[in-house]
Parts: sequence; structure tokens; C-alpha cells
Amino acid sequence: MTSSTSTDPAVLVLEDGTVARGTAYGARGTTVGEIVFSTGMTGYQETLTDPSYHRQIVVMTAPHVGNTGVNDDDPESHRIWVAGYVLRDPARRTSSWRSRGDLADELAEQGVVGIAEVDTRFLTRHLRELGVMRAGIFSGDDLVRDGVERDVAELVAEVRAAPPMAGADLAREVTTAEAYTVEPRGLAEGSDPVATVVAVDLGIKTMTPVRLAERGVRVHVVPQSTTVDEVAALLPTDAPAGVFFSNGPGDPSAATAEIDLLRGVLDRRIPFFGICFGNQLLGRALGYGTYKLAYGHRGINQPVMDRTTGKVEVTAQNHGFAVDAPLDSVSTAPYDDERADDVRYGRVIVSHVGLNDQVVEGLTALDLPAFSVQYHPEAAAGPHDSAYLFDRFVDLMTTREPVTVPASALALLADGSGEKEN
Ligand SMILES: NC(=O)CC[C@H](N)C(=O)O
Repeated sequence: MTSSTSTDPAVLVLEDGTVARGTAYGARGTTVGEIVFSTGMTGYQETLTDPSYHRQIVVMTAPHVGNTGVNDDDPESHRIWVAGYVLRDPARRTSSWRSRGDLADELAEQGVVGIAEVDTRFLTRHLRELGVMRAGIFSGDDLVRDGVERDVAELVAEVRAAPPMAGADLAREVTTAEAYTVEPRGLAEGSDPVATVVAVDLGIKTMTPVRLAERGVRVHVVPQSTTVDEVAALLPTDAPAGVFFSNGPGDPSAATAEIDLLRGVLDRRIPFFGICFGNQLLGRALGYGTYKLAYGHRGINQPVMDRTTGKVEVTAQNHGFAVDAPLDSVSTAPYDDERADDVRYGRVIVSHVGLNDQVVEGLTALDLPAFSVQYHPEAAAGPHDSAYLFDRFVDLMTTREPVTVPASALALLADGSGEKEN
């Protein structure tokens, strides 16, 4: 039986000079990144392997982590992406019929530096009050040299030398090297797919194309560097087809190549659905701004209202940036001013709103077949309330018409009272 616990010292240092001492967990060494907290009580393997966490050190607010070990079914990509892992109380023994190993061993094998036995409640409150920031975890020879622990000031300097998340263009670092296809499931022998989708991999999670394939959709997952002509060449012109932009790491304001690609898609009136990073990129392609939230939303119980139906869903989220678009009115895509008449993007609404803090959680174009949400309908991990969004995308591809927004829902926005609905 392996044991996750160690007594080797490790130190977590924040860029503001805050220091937390604990024990080494996973690989020994140094890691620096942006420190963020995740409130999910389940799904640690899905969190660790979500490419959106590239260059982020994740603090788990759930105190007890590692209980079910690691298995080969739950990873959402081919590797662990978090830059570091911060825990309160690691499981001393793993116990699950699916487990094939111990979480600490897995982190060590993949070279991911972690720290355990840290006061994660204090850390989370600190980040909630001051906002996320850069941090580093130091252990092993990188912490103790010739029997002496390194000076904290030296460690803080190392943290402050790390690049900030704002301005980071990272999707190209996590995207697939080669295109691949996820075939539709459950179709009768010989029947055509319900639709064909090109999914641009900006950090896609494994379950996302699967959710489309479960609806009979064929999904071509392509690298971030794919051009709009290459995208169009993969799509049938005489059958339902669309483009999907995935979640992904980094700052949407730095994703110039992706925004250009998306404008090419919108100009051709190809039905579009984006999630998370994809929502931020739709926002930017339409001409809205994005901004960095103080501490973001990361967890699996974030309430959101779909204003097109008035329904509230509980969602899985992982984002540090958000779209800046008018919450309570129908607006015209700001980028329209620079466009020829035949490629105007037209009217847009904030179709989904976060109920904790009124952050934009989704956009719907009224004159284009395009919509997006800031969260994770693939629900890996998380509740399945948002599965309807994949059906909405299939409808969009079938009709090639904008999402139908009932007049009653639009009226609430037109008179500026959308927020009162909450
Ligand atoms: N999960 C995501 O796609 C995250 C998007 C973006 N990197 C953010 O932090 O907001």
C-alpha cells in the first residue's frame, strides 16, 4: 500500500510575500505560476488534467483530496496540466475499485510539484480578498541547500520574476499537434451524422467532443493554428455543420490568431458555439472587451441564469477572465463599425448571467448563428444541467438560423430590466 504522506518540507510563497509551510506532495523541486482556488469537492483528476489550468497552481478548498487515487477513465487530457497543487489533508490511503495508483505518485511521475498540510482556508480567504497572484512552491534540493533552508526573500524574488497571466497567449502550448476525428455514436448502420463540427482545440477536454458524438455529431478536432479555409474544407456544405471553440488557458486579449480565425468563421455565417475561452473569444471577435476577475470562478456549483428561457442551471466553471458586454440591453457588436455591410455581426445579448456576481456567462447573437457560454457544459466534473447547450448547437447547425430568443425574454432586455429577472 502506498502512502501519500511525506515529512519532507515544502514552502509556498506568494508574490506579496505571504509564506505557507507544509510538506512536499508529488514531485520535489520548484514550480511558479498563478495561484488560484477551486471549490469543487469532487473531480480532482478532471481538474488536474484540464488544459485551462496550464501555468496555474491550484489550491483545493475541499480539505481531503486523493481518496480515490487515480484511474485511467477520468483524465480530461493526456497529461496533468496544473503547474502545482496545494492541499490541506491528502488521503493516507487510496480506496476505489477503479484506482490504479496513488495521486502523490502520479504527480511525482508527471513532474508536478505540490504541497500538502497547508491552511487552505486561510489561503483561499487571502486570494479572495487580494485577488489571484503569482506564487511558487519549493521543495527538495530547491528548498534546502547544504542543510540550510533558502531565504524567503530569494524565493519571493523568483516568484516575482515569473510571467503574469495577464497578457499570456497560451492556447498554442496546449493544443493538439495533429487533427483527429471523434466519430458519432449510436447512429443506425449506414446513416449520415446528424452534423459535422470542426472543434478548434485551444485546450479541449476529452468529454467535450464526446458530448457532441453522443448526439450523432462527427467532430474533427483541429490544432489552434488551423486556418479558416482549412476549417471550411472539413465541413459539408449540403448538411448541418458548424465550428466549435473550446476552453483554454491564457488571456483572451492576447489570442489574436484565434480572434482572426473566429471572425473568418462568423463572416462566412458558419454556425458557431464556444465554451469558456471560446466565449471570451466570441466576445472579442464581436468587438467587446475582456477583463481579469479578481479571483475568478472555479468549481462545480456556480449558478447561472439562461435569460432566453428564464431557467437557472448549476454549472461547472473555471475562468479568471470575463467578457465586458452590456448586461441589460440588446447591444450592437462594437466591431460592426469596421465591417462591410455583408459581414455585419448585428445585435447581441448577454444570454447567460452568473447569479453570484452578475458576471457575463454567455453571449447570443441575434443576427448570426452564434452563441457561447463561459462555463463547462461537458460537465467533467460537474452537474449535467447545461447539457441542453449541445442540443441548442445541433439545432443551430440544422436551421443555420440564430438562436430563437422569445420576445418576452428580449423585452426584459429592451427595457433594461433583465437584471430584475434574477
Ligand atoms: N477554462 C477556460 O477556458 C479559461 C479561459 C481563460 N483562460 C480564463 O481563465 O478565463
